[in-house]
Amino acid sequence: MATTTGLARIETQEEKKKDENGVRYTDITPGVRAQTIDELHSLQRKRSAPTTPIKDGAASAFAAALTEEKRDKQQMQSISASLASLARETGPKVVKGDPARKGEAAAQGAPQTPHTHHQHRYPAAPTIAVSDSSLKLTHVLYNLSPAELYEQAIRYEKGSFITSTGALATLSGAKTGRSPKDKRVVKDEATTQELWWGKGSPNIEMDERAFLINRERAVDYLNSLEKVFVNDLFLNWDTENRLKVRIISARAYHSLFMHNMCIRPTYEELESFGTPDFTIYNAGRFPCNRYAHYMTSSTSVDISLARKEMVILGTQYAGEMKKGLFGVMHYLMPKRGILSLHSGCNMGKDGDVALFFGLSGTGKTTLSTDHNRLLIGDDEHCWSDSGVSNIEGGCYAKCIDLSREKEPDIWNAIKFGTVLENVVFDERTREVDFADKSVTENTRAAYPIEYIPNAKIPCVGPHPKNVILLACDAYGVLPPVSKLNLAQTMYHFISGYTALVAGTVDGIKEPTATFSACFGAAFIMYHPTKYAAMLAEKMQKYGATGWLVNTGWSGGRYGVGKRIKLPYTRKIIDAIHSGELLTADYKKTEVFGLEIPTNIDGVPSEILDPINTWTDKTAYKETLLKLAGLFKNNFEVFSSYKIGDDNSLTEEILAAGPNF
Ligand SMILES: Nc1ncnc2c1ncn2[C@@H]1O[C@H](COP(=O)(O)OP(=O)(O)O)[C@@H](O)[C@H]1O
Ligand SMILES: C=C(OP(=O)(O)O)C(=O)O
Ligand SMILES: [Ca+2]
Ligand SMILES: [Mn+2]
Repeated sequence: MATTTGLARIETQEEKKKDENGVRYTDITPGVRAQTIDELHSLQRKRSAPTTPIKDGAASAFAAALTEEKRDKQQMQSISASLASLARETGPKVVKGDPARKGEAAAQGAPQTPHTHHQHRYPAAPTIAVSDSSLKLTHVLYNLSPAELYEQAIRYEKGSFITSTGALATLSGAKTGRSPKDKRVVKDEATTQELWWGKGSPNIEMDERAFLINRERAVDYLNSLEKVFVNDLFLNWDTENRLKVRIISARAYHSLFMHNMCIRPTYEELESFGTPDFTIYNAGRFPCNRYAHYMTSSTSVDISLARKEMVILGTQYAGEMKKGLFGVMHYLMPKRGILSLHSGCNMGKDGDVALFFGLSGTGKTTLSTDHNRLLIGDDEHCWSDSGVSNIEGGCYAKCIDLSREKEPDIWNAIKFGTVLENVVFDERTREVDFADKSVTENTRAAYPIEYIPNAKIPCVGPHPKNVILLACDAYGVLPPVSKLNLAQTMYHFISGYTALVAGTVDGIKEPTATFSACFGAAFIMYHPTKYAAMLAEKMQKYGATGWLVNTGWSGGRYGVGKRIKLPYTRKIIDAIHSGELLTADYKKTEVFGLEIPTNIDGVPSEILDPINTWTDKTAYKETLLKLAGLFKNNFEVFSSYKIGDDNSLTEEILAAGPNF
């Protein structure tokens, strides 16, 4: 072992200096201006300067501080009102800032004092305390930055780690996918008339009282905590149809997730945010009471359109929040003649816009993230008279088997600020193993859309030219690509066929054929024919072409064949974008009557007709007929509905299904 005792100390020229008393000093750097370690720590953090000037045109720092204090006070009053117990009719006492930073105020120097968070307390409650909860303070961590949220998560939430590329690895707990069987909507006089209820509908009913019971449960839980996270954010890049949303949650993970997934307001926009249009109470760590009326498990995700509120109990899967708000948009937008779309969206350099509809796992995120095109969004959009707009400000990519080669843009987006859910990593190097399904198959990355280098900001575009319907066909009988006429597009849009891939929805372990109207039955609020009629009208008006792309199996059904290679699907999509497929030669398939191209650049021609890829031709025919039968059965419920004002379209759509 090396020893230092015998070595002579080497002095630098600097060190040889002596002070006036002849005492030689060796500490050559000047000291810090702090008397205590707390003071030293307070020097480290500078007050963050707003990126936009404070409105009142306040000249002096003092005046600006007063304005900010006023604004802080308004924000805290508004949050206290959000968190008010309806039974007790009082808001909790809230205070801005981290409870762990108590006492720091004293340590901070004079200039900081007027701004110190702990200076302001906003008791919205009356002077007489009526419950123990009104005696305590709830700290509000309001719109924290990603760095602050990292610190909160790592310090207080088990399972939070920084990965080797800087992402925040988190665990969503027992639920690693959505719980559609626990999604409830308040059925009152208005919604009884307006919404889609009953067989096939995603809206499971609850009454107002049941909602209020769950709301109270969530609010009491949140108020019992020492601190809650609050985010005020926007939805929809179409600023005329923007929604102001407030998310109140118990976890830094949820706060960072929504910060990434929604549109982040500027400092100035936040200042004039005012009252939110919609509020989420995420008490997902806390269960609902299954003895309560309407409750069937310990999970409930509840929406009250009248109250403009969503309550989450018993699931910490963050996707519930973004998809819950998507449901709200599916209610609000069609009222304004705007079609909400469960689709990805991108745009070519010449302004050609494509929509990618599809259920979970069919490729919306993967295929809309295309290095040669501008990304408008990966999952939720609106189509209005002025074009398309993304509802969100971030993407939510699946990362199972993610590869740098196949999906470089998503790979590179997994960096500081990105939330990585339920992934497995090396305990020492913190390198993520994207192939590992130990926690779940539904591993996810949530990142701000600007992490994709060619994101189109603002995320809006002109009217779509191509409407691509993605189906991941586990039966392996749908062609890799077919060109659809309008009636076929509507038929397949209403059918919403895919094989549900394991993981995203709780409890599904292997691919199963599923039909989900409008490729998003879990999120629609009105009857599917309402959205279908709007889509038909818009496609006709703006001359968009429909396509059906099978991103699923080829050469046999699941278990026998293989999933179509992603590079081939990308070539197919390229040919749609470029217009090559509009002028290609086509032939018509049996049973489904689909127009399939005979040749595409970069794709082996034999795979374009699925029959060629099956060795067992009898099995192919049987499987084809089986799937056609499933389509027919599924469509029966829609045959009694009129689609749009035009009866002939309804007839055409009915005739556009499989014929056998
Ligand atoms: N041919 C293919 N086309 C599209 N995706 C494919 C294909 N083959 C495999 N995949 C994988 O399937 C998944 C598609 O998921 P994703 O794009 O997140 O779907 P969505 O956004 O519609 O839920 C990704 O993990 C992707 O790598
Ligand atoms: C977040 C989800 O969306 P998708 O799988 O379509 O990306 C989900 O369905 O839970
Ligand atoms: Ca019950
Ligand atoms: Mn997606």
